[in-house]
Amino acid sequence: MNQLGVITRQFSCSSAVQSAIKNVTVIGGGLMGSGIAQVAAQAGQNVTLVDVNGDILAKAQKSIGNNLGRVAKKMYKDNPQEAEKFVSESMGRIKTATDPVSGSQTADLVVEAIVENIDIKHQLFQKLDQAAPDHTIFASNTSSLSVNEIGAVVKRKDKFGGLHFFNPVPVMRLLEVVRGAETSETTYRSMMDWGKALGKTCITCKDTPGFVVNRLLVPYIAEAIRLFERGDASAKDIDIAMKLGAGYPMGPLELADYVGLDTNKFILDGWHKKYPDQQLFKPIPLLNKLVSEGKLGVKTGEGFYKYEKK
Ligand SMILES: CCCCCCCCCCCCC[C@H](O)CC(=O)SCCNC(=O)CCNC(=O)[C@H](O)C(C)(C)COP(=O)(O)OP(=O)(O)OC[C@H]1O[C@@H](n2cnc3c(N)ncnc32)[C@H](O)[C@@H]1OP(=O)(O)O
Ligand SMILES: NC(=O)c1ccc[n+]([C@@H]2O[C@H](COP(=O)([O-])OP(=O)(O)OC[C@H]3O[C@@H](n4cnc5c(N)ncnc54)[C@H](O)[C@@H]3O)[C@@H](O)[C@H]2O)c1
Repeated sequence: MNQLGVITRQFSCSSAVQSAIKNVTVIGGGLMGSGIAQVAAQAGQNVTLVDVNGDILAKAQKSIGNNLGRVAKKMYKDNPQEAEKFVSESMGRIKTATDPVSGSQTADLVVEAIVENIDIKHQLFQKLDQAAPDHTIFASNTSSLSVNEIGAVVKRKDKFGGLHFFNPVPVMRLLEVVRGAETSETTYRSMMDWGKALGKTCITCKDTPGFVVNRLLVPYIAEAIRLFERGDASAKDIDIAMKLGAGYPMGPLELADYVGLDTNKFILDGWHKKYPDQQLFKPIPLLNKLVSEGKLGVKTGEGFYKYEKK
């Protein structure tokens, strides 16, 4: 920190650098994992994308191809041949696998982006810890769980940290790099350099609930849903209000649908269990109802709004 109390940018990354990490395994090929695999491949890295079955992986590859096309169109607007080359070369760097153990054999870094459930994350990291090379760094993309708690099951605690990306990954420029209690300086710097090599602006956070962005965003979205649930305003008007009155690109209910209402519920339930006296994290009956009806937002075609199925 300098004399004015402003944090210097010594370790913040905002321009491309070389990263020692060349081989990345991304576990979970859903919304986030497919985006993380895409940006790593775009940056020239060898990527292995792992999920539970081939159908999910095929869907992830299709979505990555489409999104690479959007990026390429912007990068090479007057040169369709270069755009096509960029897409096919980036796609060519992504392999897929259904077994996380064999999928991590050559990884310098494993980024976990599976369901927001600590028991399932523990099972995965326990397996990986026994099988991955000693030098491999493990990181979780968790939105709301404690990085220290997720990493409690691995022996390589010095090589464990948090890499919290934002949705949609190819568009959102921020990466929160989370230092756990035992994350080594070398691991932290490798994670920062890797984020920079991907073109992200990195900020450093301690392992506190929601890190920076979600500590502010979760209460905001939760309050918006309560406002709607009470009938104080329509969903559309709440969203218009925050877009035009606060300048946000999406309103809170649109954003909740975009993130996935199941993910919203995992986060809220987890924090309610951990902090039962905190009013902000109390369960929201409307959210529970929508999730129990399978209305998970954009990904299922309905949440607070209806969407055309892709
Ligand atoms: C519900 C109960 C509440 C309980 C409380 C719990 C709440 C918990 C909520 C927190 C969840 C946390 C989740 C996570 O941990 C953290 C997050 O990720 S938070 C989400 C952060 N993201 C945002 O805030 C997104 C905000 N929105 C936007 O920035 C924009 O709307 C958009 C998504 C970029 C879309 O922009 P639009 O203009 O609307 O649409 P376009 O389609 O025209 O896109 C614009 C521009 O972007 C390009 N683009 C879009 N998507 C992609 C992609 N996937 N890949 C590549 N490119 C993409 C598109 O091509 C356009 O380019 P252009 O044509 O302009 O050149
Ligand atoms: N959705 C968001 O906006 C967002 C943003 C930042 C971080 N996150 C976090 O990223 C993680 C993933 O979220 P998402 O929105 O991509 O979820 P998602 O439901 O879209 O995808 C999760 C994927 O993980 C797969 N999976 C589950 N268990 C697995 C296992 N054991 N091995 C391999 N694959 C497995 C599922 O099949 C699914 O394809 C969560 O921890 C979430 O909190 C989400």
